Amino acid sequence: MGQEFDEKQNPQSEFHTKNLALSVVHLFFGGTEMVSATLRYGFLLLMKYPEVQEKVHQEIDGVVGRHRDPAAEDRSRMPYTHAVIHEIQRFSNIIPLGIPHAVIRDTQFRGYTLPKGTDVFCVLGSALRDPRHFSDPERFDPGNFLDENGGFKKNHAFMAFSSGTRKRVCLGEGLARMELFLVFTSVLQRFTLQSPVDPQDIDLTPKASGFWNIPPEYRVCALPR
Ligand code: HEM
Repeated sequence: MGQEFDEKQNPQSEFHTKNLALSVVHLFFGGTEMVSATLRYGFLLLMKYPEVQEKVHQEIDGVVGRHRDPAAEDRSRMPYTHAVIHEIQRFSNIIPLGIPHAVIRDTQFRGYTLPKGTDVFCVLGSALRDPRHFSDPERFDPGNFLDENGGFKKNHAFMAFSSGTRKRVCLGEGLARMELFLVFTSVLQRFTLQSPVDPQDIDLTPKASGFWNIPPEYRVCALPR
């Protein structure tokens, strides 16, 4: 381990072994499980709402076609698919409590004093289901991210990657967004996803819910298009 990671050399430094190890864990965990859980929830939602899947199919056919792979540049021309992916992330609420942070100085917040070092959780799930920003938050509705002309509409309460600038959002946000777009469009370009059970009977309740929401296990029929 390089000298710069040896906290004994400089007790003020953040470049120590524990931080290095946790950063590597976060990179592997974020880079695999978070995207995978979102995809698993997404496929389940698309089976439960076949009319949404059908519109994504139409957009893929119109913009990408069937004879080449989807590419990153396609995303800006696919507002409906972009909105569906946002709605999948909003609805599935993969990391409801965010990750813990701590205040670095005594902090006043809404009349409370948070002493230096207090753990703080940004409850992302409450923003994602905030009725002031999403008209019917318990309903899966890609319209939450579409304007009246069918264009993509940002919503500031969308905080699946947390909020804030620079350090306090997901480090892998750009990568994760592109992975989600490319995987969803590549799969749906080739397949129609159908559930062996009636869509109305698909239960979206997480298999486990705590620090993160784990989607339920399910079976899928991938029918070539
Ligand atoms: C859908 C996929 C993902 C979601 C929903 C997600 C969400 C989050 C959230 C909410 C945070 C906490 C931000 C904060 O409060 O500071 C975070 C942090 C982080 N994410 Fe992601 N993430 C995803 C994918 C990824 C990917 C693909 C990578 C990297 C390859 C990644 C790497 C990280 C790292 C390194 C952190 C910082 C952890 C720390 O502060 O030590 N994430 N992510």
